Amino acid sequence: MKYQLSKPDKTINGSIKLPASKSIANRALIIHALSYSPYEIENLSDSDDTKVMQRVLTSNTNVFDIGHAGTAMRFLTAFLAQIVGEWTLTGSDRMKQRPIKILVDALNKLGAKIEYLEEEGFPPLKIYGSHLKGNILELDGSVSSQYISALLMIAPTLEGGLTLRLKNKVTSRSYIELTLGLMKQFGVKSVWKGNEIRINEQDYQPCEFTVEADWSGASYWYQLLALAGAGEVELQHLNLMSLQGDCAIAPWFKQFGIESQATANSIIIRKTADIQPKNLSLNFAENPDVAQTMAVLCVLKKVPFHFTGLETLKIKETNRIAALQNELSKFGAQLTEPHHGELAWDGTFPFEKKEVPCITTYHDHRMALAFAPAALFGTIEIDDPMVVTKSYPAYYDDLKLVGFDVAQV
Ligand SMILES: O=C(O)C1=C[C@@H](OP(=O)(O)O)[C@@H](O)[C@H](O)C1
Ligand SMILES: C=C(OP(=O)(O)O)C(=O)O
Repeated sequence: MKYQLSKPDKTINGSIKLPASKSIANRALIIHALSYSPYEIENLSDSDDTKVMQRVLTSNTNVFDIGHAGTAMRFLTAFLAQIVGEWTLTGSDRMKQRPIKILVDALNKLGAKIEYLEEEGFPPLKIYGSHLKGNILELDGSVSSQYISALLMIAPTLEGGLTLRLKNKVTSRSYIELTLGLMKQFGVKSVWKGNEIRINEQDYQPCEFTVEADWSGASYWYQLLALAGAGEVELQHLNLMSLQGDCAIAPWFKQFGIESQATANSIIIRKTADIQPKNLSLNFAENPDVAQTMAVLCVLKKVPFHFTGLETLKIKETNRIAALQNELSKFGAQLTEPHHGELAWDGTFPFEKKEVPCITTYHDHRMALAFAPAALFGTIEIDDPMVVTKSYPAYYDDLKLVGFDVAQV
């Protein structure tokens, strides 16, 4: 199935209820379970990744298919390893290509027994859960922060607590800070000094909790407004002082004439000037999920760029480096990868631009989310458009609210 998207005029005005952050929700659900909390978590989104986490945590079976949800795969591996029983965790074909050895090795060193059911180092997993003992663990921090977050969340429940010594350049640090920040809200203390994180054995304190709106989802609205001729959008329940690393985009977008104003319950973003940078250098090590947003924006605005810190993009929902190269070539641009973890564009268009580019999404929600705004520059099609349900199920409804035509073709 394909959607055809167009936007007859170039103005965007509206008030949008963003989805709740799946990163916060999936942490809160694990912590909630570990703290035996009697409170409900408020504002859980209906994104696939959050629904699957809820389903597993309330299920009475022991075989779970978590689909495409990286956080669910990694956080549940650690969570189930410390619950007595035999558990099977599997996922989509792509999930079976996303590495998990670093986490499995760490848990096995804590006394867990986790086996691979197919390929060594990858899901599906057979987990024999048991009482785990804390330790000092050395861990490669350069592949995915989700392994670290998974271990940190169970750390207070381990006999003797846990010390993690992180090796190599730590990726997605902001997500580790998010984990520790949420654990703190549930009463758990931690110390992070240099490359070492220490958490003593202690109890989580149940508390009321409401999930914030999603900053990664907000990035598409910043992008839309930067591409639009004029407009103003209220992003409901979004917080400028967020623990989510992706809130770093607010200052980035000033260069594209977008101002962010905090109100009591929302952020209003406004196009105040028709400006753009001559070129753009950005490092995405803290915010890998907004790389697609910025790459599509820059090509459409004809802003040459050099992006770094993209080392992890090849092991996400798809190889996002290759996916961006393929799909932006349909707009005439040739992106290069000067070194591993980099993506660059010299501002030229050596390829012929397709009349109505049809975007392939590669089972990756962020391909559809980041390319849909391109409809402001001419009709586009999106193949397999409902991939967006992974994080932002109401995306097309929200686009319709601000005047997009969305038709099934
Ligand atoms: O912990 C999290 O919620 C996430 C961490 C990041 O992954 P990596 O740590 O694998 O880069 C990010 O890309 C993902 O969307 C969500
Ligand atoms: C990488 C992502 O998710 P995950 O790793 O949790 O599947 C994402 O949402 O962009």
